[in-house]
Amino acid sequence: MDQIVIRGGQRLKGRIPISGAKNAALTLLPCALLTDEPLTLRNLPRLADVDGFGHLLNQLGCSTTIEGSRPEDFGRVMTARATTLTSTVAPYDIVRKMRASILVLGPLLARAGEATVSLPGGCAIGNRPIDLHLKALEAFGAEIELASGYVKASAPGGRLAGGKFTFPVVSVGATENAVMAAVLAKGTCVLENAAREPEIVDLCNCLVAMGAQIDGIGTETLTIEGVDRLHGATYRVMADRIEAGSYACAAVITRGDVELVGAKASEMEATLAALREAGATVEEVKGGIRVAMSGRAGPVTLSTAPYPGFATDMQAQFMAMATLGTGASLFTETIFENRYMHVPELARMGCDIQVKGRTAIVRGVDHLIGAPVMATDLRASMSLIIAGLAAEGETQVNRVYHLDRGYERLEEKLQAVGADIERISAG
Ligand SMILES: CC(=O)N[C@H]1[C@@H](OP(=O)(O)OP(=O)(O)OC[C@H]2O[C@@H](n3ccc(=O)[nH]c3=O)[C@H](O)[C@@H]2O)O[C@H](CO)[C@@H](O)[C@@H]1O
Ligand SMILES: C=C(OP(=O)(O)O)C(=O)O
Repeated sequence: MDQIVIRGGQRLKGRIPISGAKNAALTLLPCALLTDEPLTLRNLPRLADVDGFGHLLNQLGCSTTIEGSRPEDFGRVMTARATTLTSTVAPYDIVRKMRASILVLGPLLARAGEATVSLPGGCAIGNRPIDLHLKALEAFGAEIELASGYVKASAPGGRLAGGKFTFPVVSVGATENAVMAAVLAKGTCVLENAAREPEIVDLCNCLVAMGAQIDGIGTETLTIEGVDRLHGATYRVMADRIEAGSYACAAVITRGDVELVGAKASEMEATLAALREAGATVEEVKGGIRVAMSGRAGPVTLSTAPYPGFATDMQAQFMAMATLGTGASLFTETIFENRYMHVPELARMGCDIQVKGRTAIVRGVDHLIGAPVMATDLRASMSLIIAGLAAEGETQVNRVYHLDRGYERLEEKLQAVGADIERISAG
């Protein structure tokens, strides 16, 4: 299995191109199921999860073609076309590898009036139930059965009637599924306490470009007036605010100076505020964001929350950054019950972190020492890369497939700004 090897201590300096957002791509791809016309997505990141989603679409009868992509380019253009659906079943083998596969449930139900999707199960960061996805669809008129590990959903008469659902807790995925189901409903669908993440705004904007009628985009109340059909569209995937934030943490821990090319400050205010709290210089520049740091990071107090709060997907990276900071930083993880899996691995590099339930106290140390490490999820893996970039000696990060789910050509991007990092292929 591939390994990433880092010899720490290089200051990052230069421009880092930010790719299309994984979490936007994974909700824009299933939109192709909603129409018999082609949906072309530009700036689609080259990631294992995006490839996996392409395979799932193919399984359902939706063709996918990549156009005009050169190996040296970041991002791709993909056209997905579901002229006729050949299946409405998302099997266990695919869903278990990629939780976001659950996002075909809403579109299949809307287009075909039925869908059978394997339950995704839990993962390293928590239980991650899908009860809210199902309750929202039921509120819109779906009939749902659970059997043999599968969700079987149908719309009486072939089309959802419409209705209203108030989320008891904010869920990104459930909001996405519900919106995609609602756009072809017979009546009006209202979602209250909906997630407001920029990726949901991206989803809604793409659906509107396809002919959907959605009011309240970017707010916690979404009103969707169902239409009879959607048409094709060409849509550019937004920049990855989590990737950008991750490289910002890498710049701070190495006392570097980087420009995150393509990142949008308005979509990552909480991350930028946290960087400033740590003492970084953060400024919007033409076409991106500059992040620079001259000394050790100061302590931060961060609590994860739904957007516009501080993203849970940034928690591990800030924690890595704080390990070499001054003073004590306090983290509270409120979204996922098991998202401190990076702590024991960071401890192997010499960090001082104490976890108590949902909180973690990080006491900054003077230096970290490279070590062989591995993580069980994507952002935890990135936190080890960040720590490795500043550690003395060599860090070998194993289980690289987690990083390949969410960071497009990570080692190339970091090499280009001065990091001593390489991928050792298992062959
Ligand atoms: C592909 C994608 O976009 N993934 C993101 C998405 O995951 P995902 O959509 O799975 O996360 P949710 O926003 O749904 O989860 C938020 C919380 O709600 C709970 N919950 C969720 C659904 C449900 O039916 N019942 C329920 O109880 C979850 O267990 C969790 O505690 O948002 C998360 C929170 O910002 C991010 O960490 C993930 O990177
Ligand atoms: C948790 C994440 O992704 P997923 O929901 O795809 O597991 C993430 O992007 O950090």
